[in-house]
Amino acid sequence: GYYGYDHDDYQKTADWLLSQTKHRPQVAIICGSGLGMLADALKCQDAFHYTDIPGFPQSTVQGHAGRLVFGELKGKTCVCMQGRFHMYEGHSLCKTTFPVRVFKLLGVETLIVTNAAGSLADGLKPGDIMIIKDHVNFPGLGGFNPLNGPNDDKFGPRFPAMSACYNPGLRCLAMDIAKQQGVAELVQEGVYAAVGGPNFETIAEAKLMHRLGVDAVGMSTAPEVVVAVHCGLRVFGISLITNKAEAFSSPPNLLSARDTSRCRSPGI
Ligand SMILES: O=P(O)(O)O[C@@H]1C[C@H](O)[C@@H](CO)O1
Ligand code: HPA
Repeated sequence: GYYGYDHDDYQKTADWLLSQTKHRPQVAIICGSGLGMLADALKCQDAFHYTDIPGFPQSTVQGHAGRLVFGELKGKTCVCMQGRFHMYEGHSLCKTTFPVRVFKLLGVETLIVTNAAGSLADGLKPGDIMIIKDHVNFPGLGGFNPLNGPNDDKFGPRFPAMSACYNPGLRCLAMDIAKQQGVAELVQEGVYAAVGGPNFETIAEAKLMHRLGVDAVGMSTAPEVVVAVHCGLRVFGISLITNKAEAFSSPPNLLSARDTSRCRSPGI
């Protein structure tokens, strides 16, 4: 059998939220690991713990507060997820992406996704910001897709195009703002790959992804973006580069530069 949600499930959660807050957000922001403090900057906040929201999935990851925060950011009404849901927590993909359809029903038009990611590109260092220009959804390519099951035509078509997931206008605007703020050297565009996790990549997997044109790798985001694009949301995405992906691949790579000369990884 198919254990997904139907339209009513999303609608009930959206209606409950609309009854609890006067905010009517145009923008939703999913805060990745360590980025939840953005929600604290919202003015005139209404905040809800996921445990108190009817029908909402529950967060199990450290560093994710598990709150939905409504408020004003620079004059725009926003809703922020402080903590997202990952496949490796044991959630089905329709559960990890449940909030995206709720946002659509709240009247949201633009979804901003953020995440922590490991760099596979020479020019991307820890601390840099990567504007996501496209993604590779490895679980999706293998058949783990949040759109599996009966299609809900009220949200979008059975076979949605994914050729322009990340809005070009918003990507340009973000680069212009980075220049204006004098941080352009920390910001560049790249391709994000989602893997299922929770283990980090092997060296061979990291090399494979690098050769396939992936710039940064993480364990989230792509399923949310698939669901958002399916239901017609405008998407902007950024990855905060937290590490070089290979650094997590094998113990020898974790040694200091002084030590690595005596333990080159054998033949990979
Ligand atoms: O929610 P995000 O994607 O920021 O969570 C982080 C990054 C990886 O998905 C995972 C392991 O670091 O946690
Ligand atoms: N690999 C996969 N996911 C990640 C990484 C990584 O190196 N860093 C943060 N999330």
